[in-house]
Amino acid sequence: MPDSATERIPVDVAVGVLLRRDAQGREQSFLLTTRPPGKVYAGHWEFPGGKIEAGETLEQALRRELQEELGITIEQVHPWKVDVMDYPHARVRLHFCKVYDWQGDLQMLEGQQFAWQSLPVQVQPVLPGTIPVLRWLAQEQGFEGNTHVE
Ligand SMILES: Nc1nc2c([nH]c(=O)n2[C@H]2C[C@H](O)[C@@H](COP(=O)(O)OP(=O)(O)OP(=O)(O)O)O2)c(=O)[nH]1
Repeated sequence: MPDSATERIPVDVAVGVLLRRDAQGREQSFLLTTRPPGKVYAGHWEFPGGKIEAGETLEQALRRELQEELGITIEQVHPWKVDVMDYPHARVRLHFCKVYDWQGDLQMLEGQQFAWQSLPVQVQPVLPGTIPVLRWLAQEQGFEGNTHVE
């Protein structure tokens, strides 16, 4: 029998790590949103984004998703980390991009909740695919201890 966890073709997903910086340019907080009702892991906290559609670049997909979900027009996209996650529902390849600048006010166009967070993250539950991102941010910031409340 094939090992479905390793042989499933991953779905590519564009994910935005929207960051607010302080006056010295240090990353201060990042945006988490909940997965909307009706989707797998509804109510879990994640970084906004979604699947890359056929013919789209990573950057185009991220621009479209953040426009659709948050009503903002993002400026520069900084590809940052790539991670593969195996869920029962799908195998996903997550392309995490940092975004520092955008135009427009945040609107939760899919009925999500949102929270600007810093480490340790206080909202819960976080999506499993979010946890490695919190670890990378912790490494960059020299943050030690639990990255989120469980
Ligand atoms: N947006 C997002 N998705 C994540 C993160 N971490 C993680 O494992 N995922 C997974 C959950 C989903 O299986 C997949 C994203 O797919 P999705 O269903 O949210 O994408 P979509 O908006 O294009 O959905 P749809 O139109 O097909 O309903 O990636 C994350 O931080 N953000």
